Amino acid sequence: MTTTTHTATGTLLETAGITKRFGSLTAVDDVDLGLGRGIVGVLGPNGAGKTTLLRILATVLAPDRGSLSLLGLDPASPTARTEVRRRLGYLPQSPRLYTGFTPLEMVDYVAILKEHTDAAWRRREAAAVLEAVGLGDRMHKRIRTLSGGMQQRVALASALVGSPDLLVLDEPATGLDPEQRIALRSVLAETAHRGCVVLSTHNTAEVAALCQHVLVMDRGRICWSGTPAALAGEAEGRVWESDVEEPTALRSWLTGPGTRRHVGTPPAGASPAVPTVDDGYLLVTRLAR
Ligand SMILES: Nc1ncnc2c1ncn2[C@@H]1O[C@H](COP(=O)(O)OP(=O)(O)OP(=O)(O)O)[C@@H](O)[C@H]1O
Repeated sequence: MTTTTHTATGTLLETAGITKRFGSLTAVDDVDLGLGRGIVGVLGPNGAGKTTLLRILATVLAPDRGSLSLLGLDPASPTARTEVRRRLGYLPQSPRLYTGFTPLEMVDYVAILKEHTDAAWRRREAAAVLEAVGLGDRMHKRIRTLSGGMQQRVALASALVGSPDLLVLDEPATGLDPEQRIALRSVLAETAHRGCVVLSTHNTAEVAALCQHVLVMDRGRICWSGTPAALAGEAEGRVWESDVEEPTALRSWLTGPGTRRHVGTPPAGASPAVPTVDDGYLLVTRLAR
């Protein structure tokens, strides 16, 4: 399946047939993407290949096969890779922070790695991204004294430094409280005005709130691609609730005391429920198997 989200504004990220194996396991299998400005969410079950795909897009891991173009450059070439990394922000799944540093020192250090040589600019930029993630009043504390959610925001600020044109975020909302999750939406929307944001998440509500486009991965492949509304629409007429188990359901789950929700082929007389992104996701991942 080829996934294209770009409009006249052009493609910022393109992959053709990228594949990554670990021994006999194919973690990413023949993925074709063409992404432009906006926020793309990657959903998929545990082990689907989301992190591996994002690591490839962040130039941390090279694919075994296929080609990759990031911001019009080929990261297989060392010179182009350096240029891409300057313009790319990456939040790994388990960020490693120097906990003896302050947030300001940490973000400044990431800016140095991106070869920003103007120290005064770096300091202003680090302070600005820390303000943007709500850590303006903590930027001089040692990271080890901050809560888990705050440390996650330091990592997020490190990804945002230098106004990247390509932002790759592995489960960015992990550990954030509801207020910070909402604040994250504004920060990402700002990047998405000028560039491409690719994020992985297990939270379908987040996808509906944040993303213009969704990719569903399963066993290394993109098994579905479209808007959040279209993903919910997949379950139109195929989701219903009852008090009993339903043999025609592909998936059923308890939603409250004695109430079950089902996706699949409703039995005669069942009244369809309003579908959600969750329903569509459960249906397409089930159908992909
Ligand atoms: N470095 C590695 N060495 C060997 N196998 C790996 C490695 N990294 C990932 N895998 C395997 O590749 C597959 C895809 O893993 P990946 O972490 O990309 O999935 P994921 O969709 O991000 O999962 P999760 O939702 O649990 O984070 C899994 O079977 C995993 O065990």
